[in-house]
Amino acid sequence: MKIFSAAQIREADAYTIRHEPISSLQLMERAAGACAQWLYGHFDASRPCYIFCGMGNNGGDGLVIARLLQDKGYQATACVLHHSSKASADHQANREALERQYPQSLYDIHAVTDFPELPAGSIIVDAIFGTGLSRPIEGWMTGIVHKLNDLQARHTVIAIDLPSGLLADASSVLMPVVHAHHTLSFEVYKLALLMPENAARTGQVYILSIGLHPAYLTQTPARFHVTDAAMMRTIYQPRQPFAHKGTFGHALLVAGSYGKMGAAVLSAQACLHAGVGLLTCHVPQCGYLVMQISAPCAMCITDPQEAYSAHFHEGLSPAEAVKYKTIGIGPGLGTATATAKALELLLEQYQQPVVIDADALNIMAAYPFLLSRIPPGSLLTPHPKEFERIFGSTRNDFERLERLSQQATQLQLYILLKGRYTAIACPDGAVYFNATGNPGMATGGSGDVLTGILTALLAQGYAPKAAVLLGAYLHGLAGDIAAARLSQEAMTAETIIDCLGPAFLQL
Ligand SMILES: NC(=O)C1=CN([C@@H]2O[C@H](COP(=O)(O)OP(=O)(O)OC[C@H]3O[C@@H](n4cnc5c(N)ncnc54)[C@H](OP(=O)(O)O)[C@@H]3O)[C@@H](O)[C@H]2O)[C@@H](O)CC1
Ligand SMILES: Nc1ncnc2c1ncn2[C@@H]1O[C@H](COP(=O)(O)OP(=O)(O)O)[C@@H](O)[C@H]1O
Ligand SMILES: [K+]
Repeated sequence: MKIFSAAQIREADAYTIRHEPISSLQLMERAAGACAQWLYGHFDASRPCYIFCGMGNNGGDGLVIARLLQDKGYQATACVLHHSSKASADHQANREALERQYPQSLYDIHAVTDFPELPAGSIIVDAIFGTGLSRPIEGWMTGIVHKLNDLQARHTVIAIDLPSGLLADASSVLMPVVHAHHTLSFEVYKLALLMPENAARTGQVYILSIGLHPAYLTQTPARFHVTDAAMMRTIYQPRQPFAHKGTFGHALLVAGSYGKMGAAVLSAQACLHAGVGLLTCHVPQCGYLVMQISAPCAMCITDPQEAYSAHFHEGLSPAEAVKYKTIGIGPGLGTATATAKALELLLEQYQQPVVIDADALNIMAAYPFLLSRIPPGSLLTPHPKEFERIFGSTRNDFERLERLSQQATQLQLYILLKGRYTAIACPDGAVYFNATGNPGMATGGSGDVLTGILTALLAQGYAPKAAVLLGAYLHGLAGDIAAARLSQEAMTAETIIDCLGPAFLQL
């Protein structure tokens, strides 16, 4: 699914109105209808509904929602906030429609002192500002936002299209923004809905289709995307009947150190469960038995060092390096100086795309000159702290996203910034957000599992872009299946590996 800017969404609305064709009032009726359907499905008519409406078309949606709720027997009040002396034409038309049918449902607000008393358990619908917000909320409207946010603990708040005050395409940190429990957004994600800095404002996000014209959606280019099941079905390659283990590549995994052999085991098991043909793990002496017992399907090479690895480059003379289709390096590796030196030498000897994670990333942060030595097309998987260590801090998530994308382009790498919506920046400037996954994955070792999956997919011959999009999706999907089976609390990184099978079966 593409992510559109506020300007593109306005164009999509206008295109739909021209080409379907449909009047803008009918399109508003359809958008509000989708929200009303959602509300009927989630709350019964016993709870009073207060719909706070701005003077633009977001407010217009709110006025229609109030009428549709009344039609179904809900007690709905449209509280119109007169922040501007001029209402949009569709707002005005829907105000008149509500006034005609349910005159007692209109309540006008001209100042904070007009704010109504809300009975306990009310539903608050925030239809004040949507994608038309052009500047931060100021003046007495700030007081309204604060009032709504004070009520958030006792009432359910549902934002229409965007929580009011949130800019669709830029950072709104430090700006007054409504805090919603749920956001019902139209047709496509907006960038702001995917940013961690807005998590407390958007709550759970639902994308409701309002039938915007498919020609606009498919033909309009977008830099930002959210990956989905349909995209994965085009990437996934089923196995051919005559395939053998050589078809699926031999991967080398360089991972583990004293006290962190679990990271190596998790990566190895994930790699094996994600379809690698053959796997060799390079581990320090202390990890030999651990690895052979915990991952018997993998082969094991031991480093001369006891507690950490520092000689993994040695088996990689040009003749030997070609046997490995890819290398996954970093989980639990440690950051000893000798390990960093071996990483430098490995990057001199190995020219194909690799997966770089965890301590290999921390080594990059300590020796930034190594970044330019990473083979083009490689996959880097930092979590936000690792990203900051390598690429520096930023003032907000939008600035960080730009930095991420710019670095992926400059270094010609795929960089995955892990999180609720892992952002995958590509060398061509495109960014894909992964929507699978859940907070149950916020547990030690989840990232090691991702490294194993990505290594397996590269080894099987998936192109780096296909591997990174499919790998992130499968990882999150396996996490979702694990949470459904065991709960977010009880699942562990090991259960994510156990659920890779069902995840592949769902593709
Ligand atoms: N046919 C369609 O197009 C469809 C549109 N749809 C819906 O329309 C929404 C977009 O509507 P929109 O473009 O009217 O903008 P909206 O978000 O209501 O805000 C504009 C109003 O806010 C004002 N304003 C802005 N910033 C402000 C500030 N900081 N502080 C104070 N005022 C501020 C601005 O006033 P002005 O800037 O002129 O002073 C104007 O009055 C979209 O999110 C979706 O919900 C759906 O029904 C589907 C069909
Ligand atoms: N709230 C969440 N929603 C979705 N995915 C999450 C969430 N929290 C963590 N994850 C995923 O879990 C993984 C955690 O990786 P990482 O922080 O490197 O863990 P570790 O270092 O313990 O292996 C990432 O892929 C991340 O996207
Ligand atoms: K809103």
